[in-house]
Amino acid sequence: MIDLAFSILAADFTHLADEIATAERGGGTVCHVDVMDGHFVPNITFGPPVVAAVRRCTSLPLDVHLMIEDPDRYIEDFAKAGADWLIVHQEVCRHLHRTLSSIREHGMQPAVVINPATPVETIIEVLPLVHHVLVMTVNPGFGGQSFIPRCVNKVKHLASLRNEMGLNFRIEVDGGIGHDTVEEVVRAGADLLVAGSAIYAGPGNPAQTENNAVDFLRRARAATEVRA
Ligand SMILES: O=C(CO)[C@H](O)[C@H](O)COP(=O)(O)O
Ligand SMILES: [Co+2]
Repeated sequence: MIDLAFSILAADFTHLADEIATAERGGGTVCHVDVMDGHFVPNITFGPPVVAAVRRCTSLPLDVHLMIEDPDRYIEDFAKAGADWLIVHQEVCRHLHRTLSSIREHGMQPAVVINPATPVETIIEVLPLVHHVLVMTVNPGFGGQSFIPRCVNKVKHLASLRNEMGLNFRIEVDGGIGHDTVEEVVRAGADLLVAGSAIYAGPGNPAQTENNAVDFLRRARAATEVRA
């Protein structure tokens, strides 16, 4: 099962509800929301009120990627806003097991994300707790960056650990995933694919956005047939 998690970071915010509906019509199955605080990452985006607004626009799972310091302070707010899946960065969690458990206690599915410089070994102990692991394939903070090819090794490593440990967490990739990189990450074992700039065609071009999503999913699904 392959999911396209369209990242609204690349959407036209003046028509956010329409932009979500367009990606959904193109086959998008998950709505990815990038929360940035200007501390952990250099950029600032949205917080719980925007997540709550997005919640009213779609019934798809909301995959909320927290790029913030001290995520424990905001777990309850994102639960109330309607997040389904809450992703925290390994790099900011001093007590990762506790944070992931708290997310589950608040009724959401917990997920953990690692930056390009963070090894898989740092999250092995929490793999039994998570709904998915997000492997960043760019340094977090901005959309439209170039894919870092070396990160694919971590997707392969996680896929083999999942097998060895008898677990069923999903493997997500985020950053620079587009027509030229999607096949490689799917063959490596990724099944939850975040894409922003590869999907959103810019203001006033919903037909192209919808086509981008259709084409992206066609490539991704074809690649599952030749998985490594
Ligand atoms: O987490 C993110 C950035 O930190 C975004 O989800 C990601 O960059 C998506 O954008 P694009 O597909 O354009 O790379
Ligand atoms: Co993201």
